[in-house]
Amino acid sequence: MSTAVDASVAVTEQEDVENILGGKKVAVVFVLGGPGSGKGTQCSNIVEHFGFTHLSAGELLRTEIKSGSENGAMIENIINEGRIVPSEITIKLLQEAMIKSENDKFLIDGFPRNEENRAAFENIKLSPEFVLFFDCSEEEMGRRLLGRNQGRADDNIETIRKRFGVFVESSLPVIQYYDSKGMVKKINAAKPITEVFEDVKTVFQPYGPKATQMPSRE
Ligand SMILES: Nc1ncnc2c1ncn2[C@@H]1O[C@H](COP(=O)(O)OP(=O)(O)O)[C@@H](O)[C@H]1O
Ligand SMILES: Nc1ccn([C@@H]2O[C@H](COP(=O)(O)OP(=O)(O)O)[C@@H](O)[C@H]2O)c(=O)n1
Ligand SMILES: [Mg+2]
Repeated sequence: MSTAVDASVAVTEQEDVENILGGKKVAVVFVLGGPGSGKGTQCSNIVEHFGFTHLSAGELLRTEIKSGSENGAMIENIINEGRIVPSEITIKLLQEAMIKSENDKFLIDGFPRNEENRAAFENIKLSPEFVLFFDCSEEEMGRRLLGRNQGRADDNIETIRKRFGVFVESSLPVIQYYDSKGMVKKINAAKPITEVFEDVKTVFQPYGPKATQMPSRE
């Protein structure tokens, strides 16, 4: 879909941002966009060029299923229905991964996907530097998902429709919320991979591998 951003969403300031986790200062970029918009693909490129660590919320959840965790069956059911896993599970996996990492710059891909996800992130006193939003039509995203071939149980037409519905209903409002705070960098994701990355590079240039700290938002 073409996603006009609604600026009427109420803005509240997060007052207690520390951006400290496991004793280290961290910088986080949220990478958002509909299913199949190219989040994972572009994150790999960003990692290679700009020294971030890529954390895909969906990938962490899929690993949790495979690990035989007590929540595995529940997570699997939710993913297969295209719904969103309770935030306490996802935020815990993200937190653990950031603490375990030696890096301090993270791309968080596919999170927050709803208001509950967003609140969970605020509750651990973190705030993203900015939000990278891949904008793409449903038609193109659907084509990509059906051709993805990664053996994912949720890449079937029925679940894809549900995931699109959840994206419009629950995830877009989160993107609109950050946009109303001036934090969204929107990328036209309908173009070929290399062209999309050219635009992504422009956004990340100030955060190059040589930079030891993220420049401030101002
Ligand atoms: N710009 C693009 N043009 C065409 N195909 C793409 C593009 N970006 C990604 N793809 C392909 O589309 C599929 C979904 O991409 P992926 O990065 O997994 O998206 P997401 O993580 O947003 O679901 C993959 O098969 C990928 O190779
Ligand atoms: N924050 C998140 C991220 C993913 N998920 C689940 O994991 C599924 C796959 O997420 P993903 O990010 O790997 O999917 P893509 O957008 O990459 O296609 C989602 O459809 C949700 O069911 C979630 O519940 N909460
Ligand atoms: Mg992905």
